Amino acid sequence: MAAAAARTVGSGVVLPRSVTFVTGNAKKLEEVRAILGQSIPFQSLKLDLPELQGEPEDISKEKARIAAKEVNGPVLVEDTCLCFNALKGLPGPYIKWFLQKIGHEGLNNLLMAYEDKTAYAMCIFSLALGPNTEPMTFVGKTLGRIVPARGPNDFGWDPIFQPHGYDQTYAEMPKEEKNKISHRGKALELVKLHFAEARYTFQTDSTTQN
Ligand SMILES: O=c1[nH]cnc2c1ncn2[C@@H]1O[C@H](COP(=O)(O)OP(=O)(O)O)[C@@H](O)[C@H]1O
Ligand SMILES: [Mg+2]
Repeated sequence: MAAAAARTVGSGVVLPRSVTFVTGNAKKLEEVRAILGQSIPFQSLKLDLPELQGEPEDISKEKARIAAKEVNGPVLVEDTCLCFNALKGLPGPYIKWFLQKIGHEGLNNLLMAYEDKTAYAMCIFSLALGPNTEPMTFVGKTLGRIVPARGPNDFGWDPIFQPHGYDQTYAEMPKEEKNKISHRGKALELVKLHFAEARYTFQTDSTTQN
């Protein structure tokens, strides 16, 4: 079996292969591809990891640990939360189920009793360099408010999230514009920065891959 662990050689960390971005969500993958471009070598793997409970950062880290074991190599995972300030951060990591069960209208209705419609979208990427290494996390947040749905309905809660300073919902914005200011875009900027600083190299020599 190929070496799964990251090694340190000289001043740099050598990863046994390129990073696997694990997600079961095609729309996320599309955005990650568009945002990362050629900056970080990665491949994707469609794997639905268990939906865990708890604090967002812990959920993301645990996902990375599980994924790194499954893949037996370096992985990147992400978890997205939509947090309503009036509800002290809920639905947060549980937004997927809320969206599935009550839809855009139901999510708006949740805030009916409150004047405060502000919310933030949060993306937490976790990078695990191998199965037994502590994952690192990278958080991106975009502030906005929850509005009645506007725009194409092709990605999650995009139609009901209007970022601060914009007249359009995420769904109404051109993709490139969303990616520039989005929770995912911001988190990935930090991931890119980390890769630039860490200067990982990737082991491609088959003779040393066992
Ligand atoms: O940028 C976004 N815009 C709108 N909806 C999103 C965005 N990112 C994630 N979502 C949705 O929010 C929920 C987040 O849940 P989670 O991060 O567990 O997704 P996943 O399990 O599909 O990968 C899902 O319903 C997902 O489709
Ligand atoms: Mg999920």
